[in-house]
Amino acid sequence: MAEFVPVAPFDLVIFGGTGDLAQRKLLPALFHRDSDGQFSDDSRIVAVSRGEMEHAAYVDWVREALIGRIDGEFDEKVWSRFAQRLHHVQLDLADGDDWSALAAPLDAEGRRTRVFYLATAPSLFGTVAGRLDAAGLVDANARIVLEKPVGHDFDSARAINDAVGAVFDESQIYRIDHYLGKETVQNVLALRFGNSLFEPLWARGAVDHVQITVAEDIGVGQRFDFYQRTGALRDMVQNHMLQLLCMVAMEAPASMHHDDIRNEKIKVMRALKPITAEGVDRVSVRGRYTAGIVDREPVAGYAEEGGTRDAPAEADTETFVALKAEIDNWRWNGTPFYLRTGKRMARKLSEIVFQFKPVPHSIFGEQPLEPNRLVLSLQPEEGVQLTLMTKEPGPGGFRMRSLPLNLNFPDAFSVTYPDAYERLLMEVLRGNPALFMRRDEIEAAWQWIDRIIDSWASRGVRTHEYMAGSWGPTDSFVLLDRDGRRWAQPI
Ligand SMILES: NC(=O)C1=CN([C@@H]2O[C@H](COP(=O)(O)OP(=O)(O)OC[C@H]3O[C@@H](n4cnc5c(N)ncnc54)[C@H](OP(=O)(O)O)[C@@H]3O)[C@@H](O)[C@H]2O)C=CC1
Ligand SMILES: O=C1O[C@H](COP(=O)(O)O)[C@@H](O)[C@H](O)[C@H]1O
Repeated sequence: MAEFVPVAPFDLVIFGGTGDLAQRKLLPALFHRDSDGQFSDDSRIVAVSRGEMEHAAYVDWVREALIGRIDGEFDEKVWSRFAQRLHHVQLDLADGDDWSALAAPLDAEGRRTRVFYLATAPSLFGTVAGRLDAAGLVDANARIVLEKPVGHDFDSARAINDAVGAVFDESQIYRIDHYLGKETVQNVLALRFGNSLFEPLWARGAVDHVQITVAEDIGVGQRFDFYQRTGALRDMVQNHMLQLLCMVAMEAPASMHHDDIRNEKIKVMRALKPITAEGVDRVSVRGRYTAGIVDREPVAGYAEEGGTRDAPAEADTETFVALKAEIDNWRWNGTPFYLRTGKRMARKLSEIVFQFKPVPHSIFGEQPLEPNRLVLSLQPEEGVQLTLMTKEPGPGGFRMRSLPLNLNFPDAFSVTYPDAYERLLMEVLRGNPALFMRRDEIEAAWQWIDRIIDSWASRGVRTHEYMAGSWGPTDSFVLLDRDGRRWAQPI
């Protein structure tokens, strides 16, 4: 039975508290934690946005946002407690507005933990930190949460980190990557370092290669303008996929202390072989979806989704990317990590596949033997699967079959899994930054990504079309085929 430990009283200020993220993720996450009794009566949630909103109108808006988004029945008793916490403050963060209205709902005596959650455009991060400081709202116990993306490239990320770092100590800064809040990602630590079985095999000697796939069935939809400026490499690889790669490739941290884990992750990031213009064609593939069928429904292509909106000049934005990443260190030298992510793919699927090497010699004659495979499934199902060669039961010959050993988390544990945002918000309120990215991680990731973007530009690497509902462009299969390998998921 899960135990829900309450957090200390807090004031949580959400800049962008009327936005899509607040509506779909943050407010439902907070409501769930409140319903499990983790918040004190005097804890508050303060939303900031430019729109004029009476208190009652904001409360109604939140209620609408929650109904239908929270798990189970809408509990009116929890709602009346939650509604008491809500405040709305009208401020234009980009303007020189008077910030005194923001101080009003906050505890002036320092009894409550103060958290500033920046669910706004990253271009506002530095300004907001500076204004908070000028308004005297930052003390040693305050924390600031930065939503992704932190910047658009290395230079902008560094400028944001400098501006926020001028006001907040690094220990007070929580840079979110919601993948680090996912149950299976946490379980990578448990699997690797809570069992003696895997660690000796977790290296180039036994592992042929690793595949990390984050496939989505949704398109860019309403976020076309954002995507047009961003693309899949910046949106998904710079953060989520590199974090997954670090979690599975890092050395054993000395403890679960946040800096022990982050110190190991940054070593992986720094050991990533740069993808240069010279080899970019052979180790990367960009794709863009065209119209197709997803989940038996016809869907539009990326270009049609943009409609008549003004598109920036660099219109060849990728909605899919596949990469061959190499880690130049003792453990992984010669063992490639193939990364692939895309929108409008055949189905939603995130998994990490460890493909082990074949046996050195078969005693079973002509019978094909499939090398072992360890699959860490992130979504939609969460679990771990290990395929083993076994003998088919029965008389009359010795027939070999590959069978999976399955650990399916929902079957094994009878608890509801909190959404990643629930876990991450609670970690911020508890003051544990282990599941958040440190400044050096973000900057090292951008350096590696910028190099790829520069290489694409200098070699004029264009996107390849793939049909919505497929597993990506043909070239992404060629990427592995060239190395005599194939993706774990079918074409
Ligand atoms: N939506 C998502 O699923 C995810 C979003 N993110 C990131 O989170 C951030 C917010 O995203 P999202 O919620 O989708 O964006 P939205 O455009 O839906 O919401 C933006 C919010 O910020 C407020 N806002 C914008 N400009 C100002 C300003 N100058 N002063 C005060 N408030 C302002 C808006 O209110 P108003 O217009 O009334 O001022 C609104 O509340 C983005 O950086 C995005 O990349 C990250 C991961 C996932
Ligand atoms: O950060 C982002 O993540 C989502 C995918 O998150 P998931 O938890 O549903 O896997 C992605 O759709 C979005 O483009 C990106 O900004």
